Amino acid sequence: MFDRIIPEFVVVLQHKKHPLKQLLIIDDEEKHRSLLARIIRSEGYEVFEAGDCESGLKKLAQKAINVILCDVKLPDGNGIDLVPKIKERFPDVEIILLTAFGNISDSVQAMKDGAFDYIVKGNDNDKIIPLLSRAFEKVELRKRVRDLEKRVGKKYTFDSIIGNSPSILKAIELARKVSTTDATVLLTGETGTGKEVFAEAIHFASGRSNNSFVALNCSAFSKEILESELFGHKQGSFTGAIKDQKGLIEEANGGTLFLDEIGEMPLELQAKLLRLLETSEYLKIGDTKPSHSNFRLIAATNRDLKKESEEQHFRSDLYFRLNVFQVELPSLNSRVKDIKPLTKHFVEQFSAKSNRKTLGIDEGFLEKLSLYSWPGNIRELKNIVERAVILAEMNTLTIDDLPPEIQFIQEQKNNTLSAFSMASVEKLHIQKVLNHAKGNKAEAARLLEIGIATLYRKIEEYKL
Ligand SMILES: Nc1ncnc2c1ncn2[C@@H]1O[C@H](COP(=O)(O)OP(=O)(O)OP(=O)(O)O)[C@@H](O)[C@H]1O
Repeated sequence: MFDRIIPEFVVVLQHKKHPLKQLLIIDDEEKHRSLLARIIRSEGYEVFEAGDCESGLKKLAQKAINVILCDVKLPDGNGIDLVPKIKERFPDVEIILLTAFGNISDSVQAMKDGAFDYIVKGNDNDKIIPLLSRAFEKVELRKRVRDLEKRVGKKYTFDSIIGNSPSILKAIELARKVSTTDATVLLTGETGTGKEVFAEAIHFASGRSNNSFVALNCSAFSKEILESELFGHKQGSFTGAIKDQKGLIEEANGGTLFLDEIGEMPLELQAKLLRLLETSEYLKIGDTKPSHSNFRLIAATNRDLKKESEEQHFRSDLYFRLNVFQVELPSLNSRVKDIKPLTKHFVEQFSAKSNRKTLGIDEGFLEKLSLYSWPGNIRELKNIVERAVILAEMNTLTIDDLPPEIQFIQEQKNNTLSAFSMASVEKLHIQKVLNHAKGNKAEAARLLEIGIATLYRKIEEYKL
């Protein structure tokens, strides 16, 4: 059916490549399918093929497919019925139906179920590539909108940083002061203390706020990928470099580059970064001409970079360059009084997210939270509140909505007496007298000069 159109497609379109665009053709007529696949591949798309509904669904689960060209008549089902099934499991995939002339009304119905469009076999051959291009554009647009929504939703300012304890207020004050300058900032603090939140707040309070805030976690990639992500590369500079790729340094031009977990950056890249900070120039991978970028650097670490540099794990010259202005973020267990406002904030946030009226918070719930040690800091608190909001069956969060380890830790705390407390002296004394009375409680109560009921209560309380 496509014999007539092959030459034009191949000649006109073979130079326009669309890497990373993946398409699936579901069609049982093998000859037509492979012909179609060949035409579309020549456009630069990556094409997968399936001969029936079942293997089509299997391919969909295995590959990151964006668009499907699906025949209506298939050996184990019908393309029209497949549309809602696919849309339910893979809502972002666009489906174009290949329909016979007599089945147009069915295909129109399929569009109501979410199909992108249909093509009449044999008649609409010249429409296929433009239609595919529109379908991929829709996929791309949806992705961009989602990314933007994420970025807009994520925008933190100093006013949205929650906490009233002196240590966090001091950090906010310092960060505010430095935000209006172009100085490099080093944010330190344990994991989950809000270093990225602070980095965003500094960016949005700076003169660069209308330009990009570009964040990269240095611990998330191998040296090679990190280098390419950061500095960018030229086409052909390594296997897989199929086109020139902008690096994040270039993306951050005019804005802010946030390097999280900078202590994890390989030494070789540290040297390149230092050179860039000193000269504002850098070399893309495979390039011989230096590039230039004007960005403000904010770095973050949960390591002791001074110690790391003394032990030669981190370049000391880079450490001095980064440590122009350090802001230390306090751990959550050093500012217990902020747990309440933070919890309230997250309860509001997650109640709204799950379309519930804002849940109340039981005092006991907050009390338990204040006893926990919070190794994961605010991130951990946020996760625990999210879990509690999901689990809550009543309109108020109670102790039952907390994970067992928090309740357990409190029990341990209650039972562990400080060696200097009156209670620990009392416990020890009662134990001694009980031993002296060989376990006879009436005798022990007499010696202690307390009532027998009081002794029983103490035995229970101190787990003697
Ligand atoms: N003061 C705050 N108010 C509200 N939410 C906060 C605050 N600080 C942190 N968070 C939330 O806590 C989570 C952890 O924050 P963030 O990612 O900034 O921590 P981090 O110190 O950069 O962690 P890591 O060192 O693991 O990268 C985020 O989901 C963030 O939204």
